[in-house]
Amino acid sequence: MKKQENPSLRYARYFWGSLLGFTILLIFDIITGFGVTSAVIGFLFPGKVINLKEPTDRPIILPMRKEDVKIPPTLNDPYDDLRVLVVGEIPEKFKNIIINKHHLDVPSNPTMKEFLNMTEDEYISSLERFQNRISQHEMYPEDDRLVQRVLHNLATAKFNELYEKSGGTQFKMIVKYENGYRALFKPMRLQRDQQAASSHYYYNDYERHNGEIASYHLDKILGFRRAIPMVGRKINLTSEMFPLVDDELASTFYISPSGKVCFTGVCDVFCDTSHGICGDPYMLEGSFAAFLPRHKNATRKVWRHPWRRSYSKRRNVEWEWNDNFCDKVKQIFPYSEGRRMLDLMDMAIYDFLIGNLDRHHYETFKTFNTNETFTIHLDQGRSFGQPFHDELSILIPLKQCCMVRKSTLKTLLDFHKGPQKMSDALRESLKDEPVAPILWDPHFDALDRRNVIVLEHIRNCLKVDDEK
Ligand SMILES: Nc1ncnc2c1ncn2[C@@H]1O[C@H](COP(=O)(O)OP(=O)(O)OP(=O)(O)O)[C@@H](O)[C@H]1O
Ligand SMILES: [Mn+2]
Repeated sequence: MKKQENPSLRYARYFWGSLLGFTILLIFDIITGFGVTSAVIGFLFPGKVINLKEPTDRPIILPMRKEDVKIPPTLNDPYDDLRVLVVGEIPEKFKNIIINKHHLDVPSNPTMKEFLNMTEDEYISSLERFQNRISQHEMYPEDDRLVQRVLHNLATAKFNELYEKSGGTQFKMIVKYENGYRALFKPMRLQRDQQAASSHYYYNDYERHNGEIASYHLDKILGFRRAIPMVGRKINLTSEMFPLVDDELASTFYISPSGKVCFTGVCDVFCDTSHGICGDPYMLEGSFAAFLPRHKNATRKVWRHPWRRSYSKRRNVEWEWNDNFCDKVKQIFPYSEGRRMLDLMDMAIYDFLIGNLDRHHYETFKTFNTNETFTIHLDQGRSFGQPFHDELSILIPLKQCCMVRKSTLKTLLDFHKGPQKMSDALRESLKDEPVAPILWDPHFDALDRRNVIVLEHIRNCLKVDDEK
């Protein structure tokens, strides 16, 4: 007689069988990139930002056609045709291209403290003071002493607790200090003169702590003041880090064959011994970012960048084939009004100068109850990787929209004219960095060269308009 199977056993078999089948399908979907998984998640959670990065070797279709590549004729061109526009009145026909609106040309620019009617205890740390003083239109004011104090503390104060920050593709750590400070730490992975391999996709590349530092300084020099203050520091893995991390992170520490103290971290993608993070032999350099405020009124909104890259060889994004893409974007709120579009143009110029292709999302503060607030320049880890290559596709937003703040254009022209070139200004700003030198020399030449390329793009916009 056939043995009767216990029904609960049968159900268990069905259950595990289906689970296994579903898992195999899921893995298949993710590997092949059909995108069913992300579509389902997107359908179920429409408001949620889904950041499905695919750290696999997938080609990106770059949108550059031959005729787009107009490399500037010469570094010696004074660009007088553009200069007259920033010193004088902008002719009517160019008023849609050169926009006479500085980011502080606003009726009011409250700080978080003012906007939220916060009372400030006189004993709070400089970091909290800095956080309370972030305003609707910039991260910190011009010629600011407080930021200097914050950076000094980040670079010297004693640590209290260190833990790995989950999420993202690469190891990063939240650092708590004895003085109540907090920072976001990204470790050094590459030497200053190690270039991003041109045959790698940029998102497979390590982030650069020195890129973060240099980018903060450049943002300040360009007068944007939208980046998070950032400083370099060396940390002793044996005496400063190991005793302060939790058991899980501590268990990933090891001594490398060459006698260096290393750890892998416990993140998803790059956290194994072939990607170990090592000291020299036990001192590890990193970037320390001032922590953004954490109170419930300082939350941030995450936006998909309209010109984000597709991260997939099967999916093509519209800006890659539609040169009129900007007209569409301009009709959509919040790009249809206020400062946002101009901020994106500044961001494209900034990213082009630092060589950052990784601007998939950007964030703004919700605090001020309006989208009329600055875009935070956050996550410049994939910058300053290729000093000999100028990635023109980063400038596509500028090329397709043909608009730029007059103040930004003036800054670029002033640096181009000299006597202080953009490279000189950055060199000057970086010279007292605790882990200086921050950049490999060729990056400075790249900056001045790229500045001309931006100017040439703007000149092209004016020409096209003239021909109409
Ligand atoms: N200084 C900071 N203070 C508070 N939160 C921060 C700070 N810097 C970054 N974050 C938060 O941590 C997240 C990850 O930061 P970041 O993008 O720099 O790391 P990442 O490793 O490059 O991540 P990803 O791989 O997603 O690009 C950000 O989205 C941001 O919300
Ligand atoms: Mn990143």
